[in-house]
Amino acid sequence: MAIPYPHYENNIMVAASNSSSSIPPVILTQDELKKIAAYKAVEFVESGMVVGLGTGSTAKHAVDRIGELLRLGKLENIIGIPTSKKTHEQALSLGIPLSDLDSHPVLDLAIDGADEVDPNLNLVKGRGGSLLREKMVEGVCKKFVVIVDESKLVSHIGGSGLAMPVEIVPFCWKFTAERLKMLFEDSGCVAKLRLGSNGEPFATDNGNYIVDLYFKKDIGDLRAASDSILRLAGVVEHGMFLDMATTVIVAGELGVQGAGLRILMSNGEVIAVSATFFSEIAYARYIGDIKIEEDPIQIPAVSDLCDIDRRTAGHFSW
Ligand SMILES: O=C(CO)[C@H](O)[C@H](O)COP(=O)(O)O
Repeated sequence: MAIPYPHYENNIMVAASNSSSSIPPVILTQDELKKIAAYKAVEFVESGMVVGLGTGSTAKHAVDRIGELLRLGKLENIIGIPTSKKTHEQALSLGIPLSDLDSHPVLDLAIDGADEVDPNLNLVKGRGGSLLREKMVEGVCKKFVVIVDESKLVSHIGGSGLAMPVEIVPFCWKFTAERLKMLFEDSGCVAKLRLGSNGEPFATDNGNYIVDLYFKKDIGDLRAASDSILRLAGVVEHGMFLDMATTVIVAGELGVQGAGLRILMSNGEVIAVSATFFSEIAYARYIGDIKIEEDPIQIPAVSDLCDIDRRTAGHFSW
């Protein structure tokens, strides 16, 4: 059966009905895009692996999916290393066996979301507040798969105009925040202490504070920026994850093809997945054959995607 291709309207994806069909448009929300990227990433998980479990609304879908595959017996002997207390709780509730870096200093794979992805696959992470544990876990995995919807793609780190978080010790936080701001004076940096919903300073899982940095201009050499932040006494870690992602799975628009997934490899390779499967999901959900909440999303395996569109690039542009 011919399935209509989806298109984008106002940052949400619509699987449009074609003129000969009576099927009304079906909307895939940003959260469903996140879920699709997450499910795709979980295809990298194999039985027996030690897997880093990320934090945030996108990573949550991946953790749910790992739990489901364990429950179904499709995955066995997984050990999860959570990157936050919240993910720890979620994984426990799903019955995922857990451990830590003390017992497993090297991981096979980690899956996590990101706040920004630049064309060199550098990331900003930590708007959810878990950057330190995320960096510790994801820094020792053999493969780090990042899952995002395309709203996270930026031309340069800081380019979203949103926060680049820095975890600092609470002691004399204003002093540290001021020094962070001065480091990036040329980029028009604003430094703000993150507050929780109660108006008190937000405390990380490690009992630290977060200063969010906002840049008006590109901060230039990211390695130099990283080094200068980490040289400040009082700083624990920052949210730039440089040269760490081995794969980024982006759910969103695919140029002339409509919409789909792009799988970006750190060697510069891009695998583009056609829109068709998105339409299948939306169509199936609409007609009630498959409930997206209950059944696995049928996405082609990575190995089946190669004939769709594969090209090599020195870096990506968006
Ligand atoms: O770094 C993180 C938490 O510290 C998250 O991965 C990042 O904030 C993305 O979150 P989401 O998937 O909810 O957009």
